[in-house]
Amino acid sequence: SQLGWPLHEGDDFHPRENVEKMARGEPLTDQDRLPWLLKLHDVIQRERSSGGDAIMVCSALRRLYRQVLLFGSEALTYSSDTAGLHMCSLPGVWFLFLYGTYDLIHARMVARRGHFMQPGLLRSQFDVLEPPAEEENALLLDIRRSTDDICREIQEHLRQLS
Ligand SMILES: Nc1ncnc2c1ncn2[C@@H]1O[C@H](COP(=O)(O)OP(=O)(O)OP(=O)(O)O)[C@@H](O)[C@H]1O
Ligand SMILES: O=C(O)[C@H](O)[C@@H](O)[C@H](O)[C@H](O)CO
Repeated sequence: SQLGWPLHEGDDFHPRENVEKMARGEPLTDQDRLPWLLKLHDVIQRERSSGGDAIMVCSALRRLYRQVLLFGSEALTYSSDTAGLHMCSLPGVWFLFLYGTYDLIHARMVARRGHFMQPGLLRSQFDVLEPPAEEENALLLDIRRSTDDICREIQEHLRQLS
């Protein structure tokens, strides 16, 4: 990646049924996403235990999805009680939340060629989006800025943390 870390593209881990569903213009459900999120959790765990830096890019729209990324299936057991509140961050793992308006993201998707994701699905994603809360270890990044700028801010942020 531009940041110099190994990059995992979340989309590469979708089962074929999910990709076909999105290509047909149908939003994924929580059930569709769960096996995919569990796979991403395995990748994150592998990277954590290897001790190096890495980046994973994916739509982690709901708080529960992000908890699954961090804690795997355990997040499902605890999500509804108070323990769920504490399962929102993990040392050494940061969320980078790229935020922008519906109109800007939609315009970029319409201009993008050769991607299975239909711009028509964006509305359903905004409908389920739960922006990360303070306690989730998230850095908020405005997508109106250039990618160079965004990368610089990420590096600066991580420097301050270490
Ligand atoms: N900072 C930016 N400034 C201007 N255009 C951008 C910027 N970042 C991405 N784009 C453009 O927006 C479009 C979508 O970007 P990209 O494919 O990287 O998004 P993505 O988050 O990976 O999307 P998806 O979640 O659908 O995989 C692309 O055409 C890309 O060139
Ligand atoms: O959870 C989801 O609905 C999917 O992961 C989508 O977000 C797409 O895969 C992605 O946006 C296209 O790149």
